Amino acid sequence: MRLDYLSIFPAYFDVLDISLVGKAAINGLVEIHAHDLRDWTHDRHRTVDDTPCGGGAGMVMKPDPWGEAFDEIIGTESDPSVHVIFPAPSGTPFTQSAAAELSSAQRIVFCCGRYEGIDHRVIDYARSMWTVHEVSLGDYVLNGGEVAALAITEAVVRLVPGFMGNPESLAEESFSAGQDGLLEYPLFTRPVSWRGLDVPEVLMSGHHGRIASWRRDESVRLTRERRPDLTDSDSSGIH
Ligand SMILES: N#Cc1c(-c2ccc3ccn(Cc4ccc(CN5CCCC5)cc4)c3c2)n[nH]c1N
Repeated sequence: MRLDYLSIFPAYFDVLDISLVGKAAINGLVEIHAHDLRDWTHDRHRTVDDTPCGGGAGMVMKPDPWGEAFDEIIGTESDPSVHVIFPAPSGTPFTQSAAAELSSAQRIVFCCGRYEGIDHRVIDYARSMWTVHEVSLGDYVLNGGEVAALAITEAVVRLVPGFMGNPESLAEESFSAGQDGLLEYPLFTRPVSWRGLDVPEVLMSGHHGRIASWRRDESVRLTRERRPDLTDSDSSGIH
């Protein structure tokens, strides 16, 4: 899998070198390429933004640098196997199932906007050429797309076959299909007693049936408390 990042702050993606994703890069599982969008500007100030047509606050990212960067990084041929991701506050909420779908992609290009966003014609052009995803991390405001690109990268790459030492652990995670759409149960390890707080006795009983039942009950309790929206989904197993 090749991952490209287009941003006016490409140094954001240096962190990928120290993370597990960096290890995957060393193992040849993924290729990471970060690009400075200003490399495709031609004026002295390396301008990437301009005032919004129709008025309004802030600045909008000009289409020209994006188009020239696309030509060089992706090419000028249409190819639906190339996935181009635009993080945006107006995007579709990014989910574990979206991460799973993207984990089989051979090429992902992250377009990290800043200011108030990117001229919409850039997205329209990309849609005419490649498979485009306009996604949002959640209902809160970030200053640009880089943090979202990092989060999506981690969510996707950890699902790439060969990345996780023990792929079985993926099945027990929150939001994974194997977890019935429930939140993960609370986790404990040694010492059994810590600052007057003890590991629940059932977990020390060695009785696997009771342990499984306790864990399920805790997942149901937590999901009902924190994510009632998940309790109505068909996959949740609780209604
Ligand atoms: N993923 C994700 C994101 C982002 C995100 C992603 C990409 C960019 C590019 C620029 N910004 C800054 C920004 C912030 C607020 C607005 C809204 N407008 C302001 C005045 C009228 C509406 C527009 C842009 C971005 C923010 N924020 N939150 C998420 N979950």
